[in-house]
Amino acid sequence: MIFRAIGLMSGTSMDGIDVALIETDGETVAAMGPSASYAYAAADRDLLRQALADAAGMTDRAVRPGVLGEAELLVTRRHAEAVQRFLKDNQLSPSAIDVVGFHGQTVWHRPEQKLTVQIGDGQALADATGLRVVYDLRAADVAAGGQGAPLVPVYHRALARSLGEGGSIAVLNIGGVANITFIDRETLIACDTGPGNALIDDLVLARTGGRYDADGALAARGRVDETALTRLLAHPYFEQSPPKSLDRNDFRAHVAAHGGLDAMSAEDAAATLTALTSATIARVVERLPRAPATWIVAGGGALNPTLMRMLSTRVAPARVETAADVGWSVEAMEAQAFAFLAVRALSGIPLTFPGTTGVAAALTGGVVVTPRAKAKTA
Ligand SMILES: Nc1ncnc2c1ncn2[C@@H]1O[C@H](COP(=O)(O)OP(=O)(O)OP(=O)(O)O)[C@@H](O)[C@H]1O
Ligand SMILES: CC(=O)N[C@H]1[C@@H]2OC[C@@H](O2)[C@@H](O)[C@@H]1O[C@H](C)C(=O)O
Repeated sequence: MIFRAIGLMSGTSMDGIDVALIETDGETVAAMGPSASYAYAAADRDLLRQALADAAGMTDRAVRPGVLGEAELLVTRRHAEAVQRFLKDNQLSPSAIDVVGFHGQTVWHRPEQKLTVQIGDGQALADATGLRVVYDLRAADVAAGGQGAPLVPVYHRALARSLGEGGSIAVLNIGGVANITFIDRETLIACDTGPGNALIDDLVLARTGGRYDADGALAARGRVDETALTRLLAHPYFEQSPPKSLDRNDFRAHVAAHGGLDAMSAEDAAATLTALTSATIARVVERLPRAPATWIVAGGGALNPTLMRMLSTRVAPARVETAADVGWSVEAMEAQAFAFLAVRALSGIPLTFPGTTGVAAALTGGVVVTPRAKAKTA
């Protein structure tokens, strides 16, 4: 059965909420519908940043320390608004939608402690939108000993099948954190590779007050500090084989201690961090059965030409394309993936696999909720 599913993603960049509609049976993608991105206001982003800080050290996923309770209300409200705007902008009636996949906002990720925390109230979103919602898609995997991330590989595989190409491909998402899916016929291997844009974003915010290195212009003017890069690459994470996953802020202390960025110009620091992202992505190739022949890149990092140039150099002679080059979406891919995952969850088919999260056996996940009837007012 084909479902019309909306996926919602608020990623580690905390720039906004991505919304996408797809038609799918959870195995193949019958159609890609419209997509949109609704930016958070500056005050929203500040609250989310504070929520990540207050979540650090959490041991119980049900507790809401510091501003987390307030941030959860905000996340839920902004997602409800995003769905309502998306339906209106695309002249869709709620009755045309079968399910919503709601990722929420990750505030703390410690899979080795069987802990991953996404804030966002799925039942409240269902009530506010009148739509069936699937949420908390990482928890079952982590409870079963998996990494709980990345979750998008099963969607990448569905897309890759539609390309009908032979040969191995890597689908790369460069968001705040970067993650890779290696696909070669039935082989599916995935992991977070290391930093994506988050360290660059944090640097740009601290040095210029900007949100990101637009078009990689700052990094393009700088020089990579190879000595600093070598020190940064010595982090043990980059030696580990997949599966493995990261919290947004996992390298913050490492960079502060070993990056020497404070002594560099903003340009050189941006160039060095951009090189770190590309080098850590390329290094994963050593941990794969073979080097991917083609790389297909999605996420905001695909819009950074300096990063894409550095990556192409490091993985040469492989072909590096953007998701848009092959008819997919650079910006909506993750939101589409959560629509796809929601449909799979409804059918009880696996979201995660030993090769993607390290879970012992393929596993489904997610919590399904339907809107509660509104209380009658007299
Ligand atoms: N034109 C651009 N030039 C350079 N960088 C860009 C551009 N557009 C977006 N980015 C980068 O992409 C980031 C947003 O990427 P994206 O939306 O894929 O992240 P996310 O989904 O929040 O993260 P994650 O995948 O880790 O959850 C921005 O914070 C910025 O660093
Ligand atoms: C814990 C968590 O939210 N992880 C995110 C994050 O952002 C990118 C990378 O790290 C990836 O592992 C994951 O998101 C994508 C959507 C995923 O699960 O596939």
